[in-house]
Amino acid sequence: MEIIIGSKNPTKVQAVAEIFESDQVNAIEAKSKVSAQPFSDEETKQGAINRAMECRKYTTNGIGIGLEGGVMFVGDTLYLCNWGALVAEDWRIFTASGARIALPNELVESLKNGFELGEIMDDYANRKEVSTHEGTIGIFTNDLVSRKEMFAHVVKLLRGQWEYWK
Ligand SMILES: O=P(O)(O)OP(=O)(O)OP(=O)(O)OC[C@H]1O[C@@H](n2cnc3c(O)ncnc32)[C@H](O)[C@@H]1O
Ligand SMILES: [Mg+2]
Repeated sequence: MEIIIGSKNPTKVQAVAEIFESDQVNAIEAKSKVSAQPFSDEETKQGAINRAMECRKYTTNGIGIGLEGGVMFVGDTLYLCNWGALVAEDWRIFTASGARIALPNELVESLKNGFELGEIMDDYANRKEVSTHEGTIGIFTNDLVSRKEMFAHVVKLLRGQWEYWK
C-alpha cells in the first residue's frame, strides 16, 4: 500500500513511517490552505484534512495523511494543538487530535504579531530548527515527548480507526 504524507518535515514523515512500517511511505509538500500558524482547533484540523486530501489525489489507490500543528486558547491559556487526517482508498476521511500542553503567556504576543511558533521557539529555547527536531512539545516537556512521538500517536489513532471501519 502506498501512503503519502503531506509534509517533508522529518518529524511527520518518521511518525508515519513508524506506524505504517510495512508500507511504502512517500512525502510530498501538500498545501494546508490555512494560515501558516493556525490559531484554533477548527483551523488546525482543516489544515490536516486539506493536506490529506491533496495526498490522496496524488496516489491512485493509496492513502493520504495530513498532520498539522497549531495553537488554540482554552480560556485565557494558549495551548499547543495538533491534528491529523487520513483519507482512505475509498475517500473516507478519518481525523484525530494529539496531545496539548499549555504555552507560556510571553509567546502569545509574538504569535499574534504573525510569527510562527517554530521560529519563536528557536529564539526562546536558544536552539536551532526546533520544529523539525524535538518540537515545541519537546522543549516544554523537558524532552520527554518529542514532536515525532506525539505525531506517531496521532497516526496510530488514524490507522486504528481506518482498520476498525474497513
Ligand atoms: O513543513 P510543515 O509540514 O508545514 O511543518 P511545520 O513545522 O511548519 O508544521 P505545521 O505547519 O504543522 O505547524 C504549524 C505551525 O505550528 C508550529 N508548531 C506546531 N507545533 C510545533 C511543535 O511541536 N514544535 C515546533 N513548532 C510547532 C510550526 O512551526 C508552524 O509554525
Ligand atoms: Mg507549516
